[in-house]
Amino acid sequence: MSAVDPLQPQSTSLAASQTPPTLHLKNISKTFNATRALDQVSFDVMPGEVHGLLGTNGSGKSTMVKILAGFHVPDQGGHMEFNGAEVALPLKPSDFRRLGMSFVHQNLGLVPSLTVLENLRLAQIALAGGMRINWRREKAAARETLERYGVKVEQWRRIDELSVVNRALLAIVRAFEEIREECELTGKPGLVLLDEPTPFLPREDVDKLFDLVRQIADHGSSVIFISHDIEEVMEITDRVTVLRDGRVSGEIETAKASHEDMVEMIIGRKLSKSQKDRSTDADEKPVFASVRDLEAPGVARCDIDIAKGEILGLTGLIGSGYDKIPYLMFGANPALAGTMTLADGKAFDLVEMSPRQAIEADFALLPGDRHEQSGVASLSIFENMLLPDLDSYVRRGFLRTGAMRREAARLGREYEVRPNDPELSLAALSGGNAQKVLIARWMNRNPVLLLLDEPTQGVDVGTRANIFKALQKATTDGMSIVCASSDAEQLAEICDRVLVFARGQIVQEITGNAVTKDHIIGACYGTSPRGADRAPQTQAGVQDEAGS
Ligand SMILES: Nc1ncnc2c1ncn2[C@@H]1O[C@H](COP(=O)(O)OP(=O)(O)OP(=O)(O)O)[C@@H](O)[C@H]1O
Repeated sequence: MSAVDPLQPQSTSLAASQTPPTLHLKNISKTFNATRALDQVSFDVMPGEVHGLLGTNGSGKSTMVKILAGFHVPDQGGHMEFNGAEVALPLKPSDFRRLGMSFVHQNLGLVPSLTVLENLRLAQIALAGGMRINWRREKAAARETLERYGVKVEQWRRIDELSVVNRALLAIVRAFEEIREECELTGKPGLVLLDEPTPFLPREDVDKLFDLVRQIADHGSSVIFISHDIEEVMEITDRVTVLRDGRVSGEIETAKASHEDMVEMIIGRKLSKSQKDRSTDADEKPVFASVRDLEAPGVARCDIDIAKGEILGLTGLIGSGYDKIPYLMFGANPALAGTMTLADGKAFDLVEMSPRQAIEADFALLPGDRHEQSGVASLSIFENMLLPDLDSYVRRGFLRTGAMRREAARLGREYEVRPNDPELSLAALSGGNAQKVLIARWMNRNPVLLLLDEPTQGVDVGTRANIFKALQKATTDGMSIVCASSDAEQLAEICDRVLVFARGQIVQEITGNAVTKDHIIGACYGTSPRGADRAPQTQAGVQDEAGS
């Protein structure tokens, strides 16, 4: 395929009178060894369109992103046009700027040790080459950019000092800014690709992001939006393309589809929603663990009881402290004060507690940051799944790897890991499939207390439902589960009880029929109808923020 100057369109895919698509992809395929990750994928993204790219875990979305980002070389035979001009594949790093394409990857692509200013102006600073950098000018440009998008961060802060929310917003602003400059120069629409940009963002920040997305689309540029959150997809996209097993399985205008239609297009079947049985009041279940006077950075003194066989949800806005609790209860982060006492009398000082003690007591923790804290990317799936159980696979000094592989394959089937090949390294799996491996690892140990931080982040709707069923079943067998999550829908679906945090304190306890998505969101923003809830578990003298 011969390259032409993308800024000088020479052929159009549509009739001359029609506006060509911003992006036209035809027959894009990608094979990794035995895996056909993409198989003859074709779709168009029109100017000013927000286009959803959806699909189950492992359906090929990230592979497509990586081809568009020039990271993967596609198989022979694919064809790409940008604003009507043919573009040679694989794309070269210099193509993106010239075309007006920019990306926000799942890891955001910021350099943690550099400042906000340096990250924002990285390209311009790099282009300065050996010349002296005019910091005054760069600073003014960065200030103008941040003001344009209403993002309030200090320019001299290092990225690793920023909150997750501000990192995400900064990455998105940088991507938008890259194409804004380019589009002003060329007078042609650009394309921003957002690969699951919202999993860490609370609703108010998602709103901010969506405002930015609309701003970009209103100016004629296009956005590809990848997400497993169907509601967000319904809200922000104009049209979606759905991938299944590497092929396009459908395309639909968002306005013509219902939530259920979208789910069915993605997983290929209707999803029957399991109705959580809340007929047994949480108070009727015996207490399994009592946390008392827990205090830690970002967490004010609080008391939490967890019943046997209960799923207890913890939530709140970002920074409210709820997400710190699972780590404190596992001894992964030390508390400033607090104890945890189990029904059998065993007591833990949460200031001194270590993860080793937690594991000995049959607790398990699934951290939210699965890339850094959960799995070992270079180890195989079977090693990752059975790592905590190695002892039970040693016989006469030998590791029974055959038995480990068989057990890993069984778990892989149960948790729908794709491809279900225990030999593959964790790194070869898609993000959602890697998460399934780690959930299977801990569920398989049958802990007495399972501590979860955002357990289904990046997991597709079908598998989510299966994981919820597995959690539900585990509680009927007596497991107690604490689930910290910002996903109100998930909490409403699985939890018996939800504690809502604000400024490090528990401000509401929601139980029984009040455990609904709207109610949980309302409580997070302090607008929940109070009558439906129990008395809040606030300490004496603490302001009830939810009510004020
Ligand atoms: N570097 C690689 N080596 C081998 N196989 C790979 C590699 N990258 C992806 N795959 C395989 O290609 C398929 C598509 O993966 P991809 O990451 O594109 O899925 P995805 O739709 O982005 O999934 P998720 O929603 O979980 O992020 C999967 O079967 C995956 O295991």
